[in-house]
Amino acid sequence: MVQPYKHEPFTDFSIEENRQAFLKGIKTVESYLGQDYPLVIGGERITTEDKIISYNPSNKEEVIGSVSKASRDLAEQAMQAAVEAFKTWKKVKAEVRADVLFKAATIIRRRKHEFSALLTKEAGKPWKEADADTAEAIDFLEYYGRQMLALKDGVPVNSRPNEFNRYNYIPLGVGIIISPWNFPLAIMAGTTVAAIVTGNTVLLKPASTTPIVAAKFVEVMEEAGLPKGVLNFVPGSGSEVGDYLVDHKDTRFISFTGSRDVGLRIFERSSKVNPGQIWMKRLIAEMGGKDTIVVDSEADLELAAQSIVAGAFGFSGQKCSACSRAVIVEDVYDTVLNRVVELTNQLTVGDPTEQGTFMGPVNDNNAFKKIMEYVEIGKQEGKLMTGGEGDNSKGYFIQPTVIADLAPDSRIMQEEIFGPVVGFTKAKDFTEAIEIANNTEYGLTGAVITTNREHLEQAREDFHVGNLYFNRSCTGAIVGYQPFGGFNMSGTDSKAGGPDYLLLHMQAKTTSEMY
Ligand SMILES: NC(=O)c1ccc[n+]([C@@H]2O[C@H](COP(=O)([O-])OP(=O)(O)OC[C@H]3O[C@@H](n4cnc5c(N)ncnc54)[C@H](O)[C@@H]3O)[C@@H](O)[C@H]2O)c1
Ligand SMILES: N[C@@H](CCC=O)C(=O)O
Repeated sequence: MVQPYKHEPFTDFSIEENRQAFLKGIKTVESYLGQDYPLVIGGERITTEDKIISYNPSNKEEVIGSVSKASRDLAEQAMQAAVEAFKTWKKVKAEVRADVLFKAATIIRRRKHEFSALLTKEAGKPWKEADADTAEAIDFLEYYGRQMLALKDGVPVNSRPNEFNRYNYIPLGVGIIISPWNFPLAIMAGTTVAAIVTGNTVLLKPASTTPIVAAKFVEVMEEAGLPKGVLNFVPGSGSEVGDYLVDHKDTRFISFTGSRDVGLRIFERSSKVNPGQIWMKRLIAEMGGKDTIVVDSEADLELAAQSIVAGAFGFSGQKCSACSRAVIVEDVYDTVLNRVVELTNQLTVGDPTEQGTFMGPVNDNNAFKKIMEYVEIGKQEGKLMTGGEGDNSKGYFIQPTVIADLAPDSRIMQEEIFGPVVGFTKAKDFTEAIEIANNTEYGLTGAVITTNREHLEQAREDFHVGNLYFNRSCTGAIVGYQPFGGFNMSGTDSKAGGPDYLLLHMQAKTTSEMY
């Protein structure tokens, strides 16, 4: 009997034993830095000359490891392995598939601090953020395993005399999993196992800056007993391997998490029916955000400032859910802004392997350059209150940056920056604040800080985001508690970690028998 789902608790690092366990995790990771990882196709390990090298974003001299890089020929080989494995995996009982996930959760839990330490090294995540990423990966495994058990017999439908009707869910086929670097364990693992537990086989193409944690995850799934060919590991270039697999006639569905632009490209390409293709591809696309915290005049202003700082600068603002806009009712604008600046000035920026570091580096030099360009735009469009400096001499560090007095339609208030930059805009009242919050093309997360019940109810109806939070920050959804996904250009609102998510990976079949 499987116990009810509960989310994996976060680690309390003020406890010495936990602190030592994390330090041991760092030592374990350091013992295997620089190793080379193969592609995995039909269970076979394939090493190529062409490599993707993964560097530590805090110290660009440090190589985390390298992975072999799939060419189109190897991607084709992986596709055929997945097509073949689907013939048997789709018939494996749901209980057995779920057990693989439960076992993988146990293995990752056992090696929790090693995985978190790897995220610290490869993705630049501070301890707390890395711990949350690993916990979320465990949650996805535990939650989707249980969801599959709940769905395995379908849903009851009515029958008439002499008739027996059944309504069941069956898998789709081969899925392409394309994951981002910012939750390189949780989102990569969650999207992969949701597809697998529902009876599909997959090709996993991880983000190119964080392939090592994905390679380690593939090893875990093998150790947990996943048969050959169900999960094929094909790191490669988005434009080469990504396009090839998205276009492929045998691709049945694509589960993409990443930027708006790449998501739209996949949306367009996947809608084209290619020669030999006998279905319309299904697309799950979770894309970017431009997320707002609204602060009302009747509000706990300390809570407001703390929520803005946590949402804007946690993991250097590199979350699709990050608070990149603060819209404040004018009576309290100066108070909230000044307190946010004070709190921001207390944050520590540096090497995330140090326990006390609040903010580590940004992802790579491209991210560094893009964010610094936005800082310059911000200086033109508004008033730089604090931060604005970057240093990419050793790693890619940017100071947490607050830009005030922005027009609601300024670029800083409209475009996803994906870095530690938050823009402030003033609203004349709460209704105008919600209008401003809604005036982007995205609709992912948002938060409202108010003590006014009517305003909360107004926001519940009018604030058009997939994940809306009251009197807290707008990041940190928990699997099974706050299903996650957004509206408009934030994607297909798939609600990862929610009760409907697995259904996106299946198709319903009705059978009606007369007797
Ligand atoms: N909504 C969500 O749940 C969610 C979660 C995390 C990140 N994000 C978004 O992801 C973005 C950051 O991640 P990123 O920089 O890795 O995004 P990205 O779009 O640059 O890359 C995402 C993935 O797509 C691949 N890719 C690139 N070109 C491709 C192509 N032509 N065909 C197929 N695959 C291709 C990349 O290699 C990577 O694996 C942000 O916009 C963020 O908001 C959204
Ligand atoms: N699910 C995460 C965000 C994922 C995107 O980057 C959160 O809720 O903060």
